[in-house]
Amino acid sequence: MSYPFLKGHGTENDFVVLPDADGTVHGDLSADRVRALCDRRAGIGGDGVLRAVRRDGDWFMDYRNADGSVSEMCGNGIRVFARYLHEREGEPFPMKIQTRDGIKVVDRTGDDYTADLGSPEVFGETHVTVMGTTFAARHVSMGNPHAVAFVDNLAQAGPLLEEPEHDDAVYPDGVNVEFVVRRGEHHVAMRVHERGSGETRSCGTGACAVAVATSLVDDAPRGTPYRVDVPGGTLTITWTEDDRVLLTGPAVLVAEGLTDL
Ligand SMILES: N[C@H](CCC[C@H](N)C(=O)O)C(=O)O
Repeated sequence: MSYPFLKGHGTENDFVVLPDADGTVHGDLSADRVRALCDRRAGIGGDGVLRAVRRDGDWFMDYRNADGSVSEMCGNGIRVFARYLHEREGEPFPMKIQTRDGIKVVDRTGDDYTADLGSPEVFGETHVTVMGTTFAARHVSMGNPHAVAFVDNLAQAGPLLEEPEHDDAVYPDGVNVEFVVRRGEHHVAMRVHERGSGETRSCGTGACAVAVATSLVDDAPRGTPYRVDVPGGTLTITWTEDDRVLLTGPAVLVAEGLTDL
């Protein structure tokens, strides 16, 4: 049986979108099916899957990582998901979207989509190890866990970012790890190893965690926009005075079709 799908990305963090309004087309959306959909050779290819499920008159974003694992939140994904809902399901902006980390609001200005990801949780210091080198890192949650390590050179994370070792006591369910360098005033650049997807070209919640950690280091006034360069483009993050993190960036729908996966 063939099912409709779309392909989209936000700063080249790419996703398979599954219209599944009554949640029955893909049943429980098994981890095996997610892995098959995300396979870049035998499948459609993606860093994750965004399944649209109608719930109590709202839309629920059922996000899965490429390895089939579930995550609470996906910042690049929710922008792509919002564009899909607007253009294919007729949802107006601003729109409320249910996620595993609660209801988020997404709005659009021109070609830019802004997701209000709510308040970050800022914990203490931790550490990560990659290529035999241990780096101090800051633990920040955007609904999903992040370890933010400031480095002198992004190449220190290695040619192909292998999964960094982390403290299982701090991150029992794994962690997204961001390596950050300064590029200027309120301007940083990052690489990311995502939990469940490996090194990606971008991570929306990761960019938010990076902006929150950098803002704390800078003791920057709230409301200061941070420019975060990722390998797939640039995101703008604002941590507001009322403790909300706004993620602004593009959302592209690349293709749509049918799949038997
Ligand atoms: N891999 C992440 C979820 C996707 C986050 C990323 N794609 C984003 O745009 O926020 C996790 O397991 O928490």
